[in-house]
Amino acid sequence: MESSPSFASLAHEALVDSDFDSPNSRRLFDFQNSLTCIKVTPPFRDYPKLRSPSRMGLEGKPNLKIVEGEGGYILEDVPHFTDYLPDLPNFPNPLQDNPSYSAVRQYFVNVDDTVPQKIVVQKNSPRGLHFRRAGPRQRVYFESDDVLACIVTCGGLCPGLNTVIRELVCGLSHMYGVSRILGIEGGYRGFYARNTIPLTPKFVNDIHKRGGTILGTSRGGHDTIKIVDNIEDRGVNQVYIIGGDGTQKGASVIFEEIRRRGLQVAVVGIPKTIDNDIAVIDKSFGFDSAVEEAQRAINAAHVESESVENGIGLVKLMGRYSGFIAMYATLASRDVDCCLIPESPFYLEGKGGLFEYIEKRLKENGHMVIVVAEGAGQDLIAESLRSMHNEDPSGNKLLLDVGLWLSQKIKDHFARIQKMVMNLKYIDPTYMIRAIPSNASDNVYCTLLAHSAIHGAMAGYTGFTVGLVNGRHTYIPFHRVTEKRNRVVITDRMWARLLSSTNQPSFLSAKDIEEAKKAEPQPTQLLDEQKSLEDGCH
Ligand SMILES: Nc1ncnc2c1ncn2[C@@H]1O[C@H](COP(=O)(O)OP(=O)(O)OP(=O)(O)O)[C@@H](O)[C@H]1O
Ligand SMILES: O=P(O)(O)OC[C@H]1O[C@](O)(CO)[C@@H](O)[C@@H]1O
Ligand SMILES: [Mg+2]
Repeated sequence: MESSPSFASLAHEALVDSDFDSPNSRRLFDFQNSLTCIKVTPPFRDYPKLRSPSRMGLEGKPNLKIVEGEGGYILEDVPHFTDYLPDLPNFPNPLQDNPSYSAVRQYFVNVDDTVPQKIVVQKNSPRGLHFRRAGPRQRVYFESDDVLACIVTCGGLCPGLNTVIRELVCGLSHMYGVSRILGIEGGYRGFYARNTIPLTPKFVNDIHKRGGTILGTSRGGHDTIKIVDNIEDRGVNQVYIIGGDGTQKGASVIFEEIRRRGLQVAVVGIPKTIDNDIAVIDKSFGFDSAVEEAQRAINAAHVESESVENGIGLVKLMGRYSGFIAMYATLASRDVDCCLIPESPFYLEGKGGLFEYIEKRLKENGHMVIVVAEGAGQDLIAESLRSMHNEDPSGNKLLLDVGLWLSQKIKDHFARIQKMVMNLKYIDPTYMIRAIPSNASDNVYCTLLAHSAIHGAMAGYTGFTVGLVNGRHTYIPFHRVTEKRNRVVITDRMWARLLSSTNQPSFLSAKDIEEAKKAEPQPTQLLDEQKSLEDGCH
């Protein structure tokens, strides 16, 4: 029987074949442009089928590129210039002449390579969802001299921002010979309200040793039309956007406007979030650095609390909606007796409440350390403070200070019961843990993310976020990382590990646990056992 070509091998042949009228190229582009179904005609019986977005619960996203293969294989592909500019020329990748890479056996990734989202499978599991593997391709859609790239950082700070900027500049320059790179100042509004900064390898040489972002950042100020007008007016054709969930939503609408205008401009997101709340990816850059820095605050709280009678060290860490920093900092430290996160409700008074636990712990140990994520207990504070519902310029909820509130509540409790003395020291290192430079492993991670972004843009991909999925670098469509938010799953083993390491009560009734289990997505949807996905709207 005649074997049928795979989608990827057709894609490969089409990519390396600048003759877009070749039968394979034409079939591929027909396939890519057909958004309802693929024509399955002999001899292409095994040709992967395009899956209807409505069958995947993705109505209203008509531009998705979803490819079905054998055994329940699904590739959720990212856009490519040729989806809307089919006649673009392509060129050999200049990396093949780069002496640094000459010894690499297989430097270009195989166009068939994809990465599964779920790697724990059973014998009869369907192969499931895959993302396109990141990396350099044999053919590129830009000549080096024609590239005008720009880089922008948006949202809050995170360790590693400067490393990503540095590696984008150095990677573009050293790997692809790109010499025109602009920094956009002060976040999205910098596109239309500020001057640009020319970036060179010399200029960015040392910046990875500094915290923050040399470009500045901001919240709010996303005006899609003004931004894209500015991109068009300046002749920018590669836009690298570093930021969190809000930033990636902004990048997605910029990409849609660019596609609507038919521009050959690559829009690439590099996900940044100290809270580790971005969906799909294994872990965000800077997270490990932040957890490491949090240890210093926890150590200080421990030393302070140990040194006085019935000492309590209370540390507030970041985590607006997701308590990953608090959870990992607690697990790493081993000195923490109680960790409070937004995902796990708690209460103060009565049996099984926080006050009862604090009294018990002080009696047993003479001191204790509490770590609280800034988003924890917001409902309790709102009840007692009659809060105003404020938002920042990006529409994120402004939180009430749980650290100060909890300190006061604990002090009031001990003053009221008059059973024992208590000394509480409150440490708020929230901004300190994100304003630091990234640690060694985050620096390497940032480098690889930046390189993946560059390879994808040069290869003509656009409208995607780079991200690590099961330890492999991938290209992920924007909507996948913006529609949901990662949260700690309190019915999973990782949270149980934390509870057993601190010995704190779970603060949950049997009914709460049942409800939490029902509310969590099925395990097949999870990337790993520590993450949950929640609707990402603010
Ligand atoms: N839905 C959206 N559409 C377009 N732009 C958006 C959207 N949401 C947020 N933005 C823009 O993205 C930028 C950053 O958003 P935001 O302040 O929420 O930070 P973030 O990227 O989520 O990072 P952080 O992890 O610090 O929260 C802002 O300039 C904001 O205007
Ligand atoms: O004060 P800013 O800069 O708005 O940032 C605070 C927020 O940024 C984050 O670090 C990331 O979203 C949150 O943890 C925190 O609530
Ligand atoms: Mg955000």
